[in-house]
Amino acid sequence: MSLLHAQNISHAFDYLLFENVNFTLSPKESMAILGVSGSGKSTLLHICSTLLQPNQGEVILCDHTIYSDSDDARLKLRRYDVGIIFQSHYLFKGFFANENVELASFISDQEIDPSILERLGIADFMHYRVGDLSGGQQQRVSIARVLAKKPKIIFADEPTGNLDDKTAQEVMNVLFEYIEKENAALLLVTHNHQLAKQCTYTRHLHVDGLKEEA
Ligand SMILES: Nc1ncnc2c1ncn2[C@@H]1O[C@H](COP(=O)(O)OP(=O)(O)OP(=O)(O)O)[C@@H](O)[C@H]1O
Repeated sequence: MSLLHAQNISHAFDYLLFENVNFTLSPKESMAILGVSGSGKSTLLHICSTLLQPNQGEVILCDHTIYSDSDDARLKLRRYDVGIIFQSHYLFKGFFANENVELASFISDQEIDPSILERLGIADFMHYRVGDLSGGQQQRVSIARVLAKKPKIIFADEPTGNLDDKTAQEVMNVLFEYIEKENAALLLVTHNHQLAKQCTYTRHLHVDGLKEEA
């Protein structure tokens, strides 16, 4: 059984970004997408995570053919099964860090494991207002918020971009352990080859599709 299947995806804005993108992710698997800036990595992540209909192709996510489904079905999938870690995290800045995480738990009726907050290095900051946290701390709160939903698949766009190497590795360990424990999958967009190599698959995005790293 696969959690994510991208079928012959093409997309263009003013020019063709990519075509012929095909891949499958099964439970406990992760894939890193590398590529030059502007090659369309974030766009592909948006397509795979229900946010953007591709010009061509289809995405099958948790057994749903998402762009043939209704808006409602897509919304439900996004709310319960999909976790998206954006480059700019959309936290509620006037709220406390713990309120941001609890809201996600409440909406999906799931509990976050407190040890995850320890591992992410934010347990001591959860009573801070988000606006009073550093960029890297905010990034880790946004990761905790995504994990609090217990998603079946995590889409992460440069989740460690603001972090030092040691913290970045620990954050990735938390994500890898999460997918192992919860039978989930991870699609990671990154410029960090060191972290990319730790994924089950490492691919480069080119205009004619995903290629194995040379
Ligand atoms: N909604 C949009 N409308 C028009 N053009 C867009 C839109 N979104 C992205 N683009 C363009 O598509 C191209 C690919 O953008 P994208 O963010 O997917 O690249 P990326 O590979 O993730 O880049 P980076 O590594 O710099 O984050 C860019 O030229 C961008 O300006």
